[in-house]
Amino acid sequence: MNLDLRTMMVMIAVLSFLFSILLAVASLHARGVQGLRHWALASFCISLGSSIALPNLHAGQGWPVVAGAALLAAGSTTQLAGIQAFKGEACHIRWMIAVVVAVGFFSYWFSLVHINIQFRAIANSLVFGAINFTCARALLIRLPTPERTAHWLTGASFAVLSLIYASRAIAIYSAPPGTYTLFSPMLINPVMFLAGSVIQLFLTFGFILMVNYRMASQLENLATTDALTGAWNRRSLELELQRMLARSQRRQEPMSVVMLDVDHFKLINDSHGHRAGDEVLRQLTARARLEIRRDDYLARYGGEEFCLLLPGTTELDAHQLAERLRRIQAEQTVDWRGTPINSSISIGIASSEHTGLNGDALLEAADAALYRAKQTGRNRAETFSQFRISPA
Ligand SMILES: Nc1nc2c(ncn2[C@@H]2O[C@H](COP(=O)(O)OP(=O)(O)OP(=O)(O)O)[C@@H](O)[C@H]2O)c(=O)[nH]1
Repeated sequence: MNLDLRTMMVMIAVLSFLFSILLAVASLHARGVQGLRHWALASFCISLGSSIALPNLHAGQGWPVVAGAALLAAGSTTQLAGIQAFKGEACHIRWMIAVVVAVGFFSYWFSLVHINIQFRAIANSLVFGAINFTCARALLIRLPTPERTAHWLTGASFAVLSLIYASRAIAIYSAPPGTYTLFSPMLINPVMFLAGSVIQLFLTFGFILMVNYRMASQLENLATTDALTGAWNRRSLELELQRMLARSQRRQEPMSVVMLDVDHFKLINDSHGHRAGDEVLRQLTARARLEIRRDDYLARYGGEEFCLLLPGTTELDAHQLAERLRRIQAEQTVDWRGTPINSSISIGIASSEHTGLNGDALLEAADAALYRAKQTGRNRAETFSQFRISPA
């Protein structure tokens, strides 16, 4: 293959430098997402490492080669640190330093003490292959659903790079002893340099795509969930209600709506403070989450009022769940800075068995039943059907 290694090395240096600027600029606009700054720094190290090693590339010896290899290792390990930061995991800085020192040491030893370019190339290929494999593994296992595609692209690029390094180690190991240099007529070297520059491009796009997906999902979260409790918000509830009604219609099954409201919540706020009130709402959400099924839907309807959508659930079953929630809330206290806070909830239940599969009718009926629970003493669960049959 007639590819000039020096030209490709220049290409890697220039492209990596441009990528470092691109990633640094992107990091200014994605402050809530970790990792971009690591990746910008990594690209800069790769660019600097390639530039420093460039003048001595042909001889393959001397301090510039040692410094270049150590910088390339620093770049690779910083890419891994970026992935760990992006995933919110701890970064193992000692391992990173150990890898950079090991690469620097191999390069020093085999370039300046016992000159053996073949051994140096095998050792470094194995280390770089291992780092890239670790990056691929970190990206490809336990893929988060909204970022799946971006993780795939980046993880696959790292996996290809690690395969190329492994093949290079094998190819160099198989070469007759003492014959190998970077410019030996072996296909693997131009392949590695070409893939190196192309894959840096893929990695940069992959990182930016990962950040893009993360920000899009954060925005969607902000738009669909309640910041205080993490429950769905009212807007999402209304959309989900329509979807659930259509599904219930198709399957010819009932669905129920349950409205919950904390009793005398104003008093809790007034006695213990607004933050204590917030904690009561958070714990109520957490408890309710533990009791409901996977396909049930819990939303904060407003203030201290919550709404549960229960697909495939009859009024009787919804009432049993409501009673369970009511009992748990009445029995458990919230510990607020050493002071126990007791609270109770009133609950209104409505089922499509009595209102038909109509969203507004279901919500209104559950609300009316909740009103009745409040009127008849609070800490109660009332069903709409009961109250229609025997109005107060
Ligand atoms: N801490 C806190 N309080 C909130 C929040 N949203 C609404 N509130 C308060 O909830 C209280 C609701 O009071 P009311 O509507 O009078 O109801 P209540 O005191 O629970 O009385 P009943 O519902 O009749 O039992 C108001 O004081 C609101 O300020 C919130 O996010 N956090």
